[in-house]
Amino acid sequence: MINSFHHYAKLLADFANQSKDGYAIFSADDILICANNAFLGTFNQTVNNMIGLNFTEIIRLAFTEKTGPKIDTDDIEQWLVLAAKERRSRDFRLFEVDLVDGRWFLFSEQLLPTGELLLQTKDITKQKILEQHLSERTRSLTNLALTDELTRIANRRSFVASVQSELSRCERSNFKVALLLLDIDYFKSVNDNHGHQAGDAVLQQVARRISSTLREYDIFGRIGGEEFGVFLAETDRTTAAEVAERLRQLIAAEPFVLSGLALPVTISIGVATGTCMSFEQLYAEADSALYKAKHAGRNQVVMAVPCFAF
Ligand SMILES: Nc1nc2c(ncn2[C@@H]2O[C@H](COP(=O)(O)OP(=O)(O)OP(=O)(O)O)[C@@H](O)[C@H]2O)c(=O)[nH]1
Repeated sequence: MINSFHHYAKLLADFANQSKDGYAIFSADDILICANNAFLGTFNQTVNNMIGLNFTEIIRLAFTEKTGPKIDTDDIEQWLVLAAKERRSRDFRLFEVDLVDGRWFLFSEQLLPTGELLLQTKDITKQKILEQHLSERTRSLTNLALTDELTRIANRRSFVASVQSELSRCERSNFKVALLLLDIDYFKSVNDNHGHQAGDAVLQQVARRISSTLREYDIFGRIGGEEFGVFLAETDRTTAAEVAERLRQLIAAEPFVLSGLALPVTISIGVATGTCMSFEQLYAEADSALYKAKHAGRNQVVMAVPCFAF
């Protein structure tokens, strides 16, 4: 009986020491009483350094030697107070820990009725790297789906979605809003006279010039072809007219330089303003104002007749 107990105890100890998962037991007064190699390895420490230390001493050692868990703090004492509140706060806790050396571990902490704390750690570095790759990929795909490839500004889909979300915010608070539709004049002749590449370059430079002058919270996008949209939240009619005129002048003021060629470019702008309007309403009004600007000779701003006077 005694022989078989020793036999199984040795088997268990051998198993623990060969396991890639870490195992450790802290006493009721939080002293590390036993741990396998894998657990000690997460702290880059040996048995002699760790066994007999309490949790606080282990963390201070890791913090001073910059090994083991990454502890992002300037105030280790404050960190320890917060950690002590969490530790032993529940019968079972599961949490992820990243190490100074870049590895990631899943820690499980189980509080025994007798007060000891059983710790198990599992290396999840590979899963974490995969997770990070996937989320970077998702972010870049989302970005691609929302960005106009040529000008790197919001594409139509993303522009409309952002405007719609701002409109619902404005609707709740009854803000005044403005939609500006900007269209490059005689753009076809740029393509016809200087080639499609020159046309592309003009589109890029127009987008860059306008982006550089807008406020961070204005929404700017390429609606299609040579047409751009600017949405201004919390903006009254007078301000919208001023912004539109400033944008018109910004484009007309200086010719665009393309491989040594100075190309004068102008834009026409239709502006719709109002409160509590749908995107479709705003767009239809701005579009019809833009049409008037084109027919009145181009290179000008036309304000749509407001739906609601203010
Ligand atoms: N280079 C280039 N051209 C484009 C792109 N998208 C649309 N176009 C061109 O833009 C031109 C638009 O021409 P029109 O709709 O006739 O308008 P316009 O010549 O600007 O004349 P107005 O708007 O009436 O002043 C067409 O020749 C399209 O081929 C693009 O991504 N790159």
